[in-house]
Amino acid sequence: MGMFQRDQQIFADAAPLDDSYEPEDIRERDDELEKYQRALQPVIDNRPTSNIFLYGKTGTGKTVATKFMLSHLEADAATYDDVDLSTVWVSCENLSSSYQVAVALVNEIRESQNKEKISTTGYSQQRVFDILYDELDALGGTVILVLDEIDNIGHSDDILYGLPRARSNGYVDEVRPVIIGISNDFKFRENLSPKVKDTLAEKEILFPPYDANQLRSILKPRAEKSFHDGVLADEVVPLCSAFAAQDTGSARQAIRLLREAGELAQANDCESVSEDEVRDAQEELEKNQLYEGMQELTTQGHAVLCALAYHQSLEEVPIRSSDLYERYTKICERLDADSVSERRVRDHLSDMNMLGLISVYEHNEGLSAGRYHEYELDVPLTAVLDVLLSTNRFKDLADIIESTADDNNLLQSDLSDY
Ligand SMILES: Nc1ncnc2c1ncn2[C@@H]1O[C@H](COP(=O)(O)OP(=O)(O)OP(=O)(O)O)[C@@H](O)[C@H]1O
Repeated sequence: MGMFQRDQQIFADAAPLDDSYEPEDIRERDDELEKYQRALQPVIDNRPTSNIFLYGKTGTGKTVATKFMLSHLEADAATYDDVDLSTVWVSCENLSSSYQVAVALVNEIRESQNKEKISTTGYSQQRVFDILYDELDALGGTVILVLDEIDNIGHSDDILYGLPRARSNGYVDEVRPVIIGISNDFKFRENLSPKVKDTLAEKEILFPPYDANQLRSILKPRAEKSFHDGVLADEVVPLCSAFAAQDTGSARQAIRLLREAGELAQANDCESVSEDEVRDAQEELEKNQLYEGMQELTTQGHAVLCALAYHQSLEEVPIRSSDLYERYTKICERLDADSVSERRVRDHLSDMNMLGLISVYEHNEGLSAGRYHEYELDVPLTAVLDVLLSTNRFKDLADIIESTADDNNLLQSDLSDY
């Protein structure tokens, strides 16, 4: 028997559990889709269309709803001779400025016409905007520009000011650009300059997190398609929905959990997927989340984490921020890295607390000692050391902490918890 064999028992078709899968219908979003439809109706009526801004946390259906609406809009627009519609979709995930977004839009348009792309550097911002206006004018009609994850451009929001005004400012005359901005960062919307906020957020649609019932309804058709009949125990879909609803309210999380539970059942040669696999999958995903959270910290974040791991290995926790700060500065000296203020270190600690990596205890000892915080790791020391050992700059320090922890017999018991 080979090491890999095609599974015949659990999955009938795993595609509906894939992130790129496009469902036949969008569930539990009737109000949002109705608003969306109203906002896009002027395209069909050849009336000026407002820009639209969608916001809501990750996994709440903003992208899938937009794809769904635009595919209907494109199909319906094609039935009217006098409606000229194009859509351009750019994910701004790795784009940090208006300049980069403008280049990406130009190249997306050029690529769809098999034209040569422009270089991503070397132009002035105005020049790139001019090229973009020319490309848009050549398309003509209504051009919907979807800017997914638009928050990545931060304060560099000139494009969001320039594009909606391109027609009134005489930069284009054949085209009506409409922007659909999508973001899961609520602060981005707050921080937009007032002139941008006015035009970009003309029509706003909020996508709230899903509750357990809604997630159940989203998961059900996917579960039916993905698994063989009778493989899923009745409680599996409700449990995946409940876990995801309690945590983030994200449909993506619920779908991942269901897939992971199926994969665990498959790996264990089970004939069915039960509550146990869901619970194990949830544990596994939580662990991965923490791991990713730690890996994605900045060098300063890693230095703070390293200082806390050091005190943890000596069983000197919970530790006050002033003592932790002292160790942190020593670590920075050793790494030949700049150190930041104690206040900034506290900000890093507070971020790590939000990620579930550390615990913070607040003490208020009245006038004599004042208010202070103490910290300790909320994840196993071994997990922190794994991450630091895999980070070149911290490897040597992590080695030392590991042997200290080992001398104190901390790692064995720690490992068994993990
Ligand atoms: N209402 C829904 N009906 C069916 N599937 C849904 C629904 N909402 C979300 N999904 C599915 O959940 C997953 C995540 O949805 P989507 O990518 O649209 O979220 P998002 O809000 O755009 O998240 P992000 O901000 O992280 O990009 C996708 O696989 C999508 O198909």
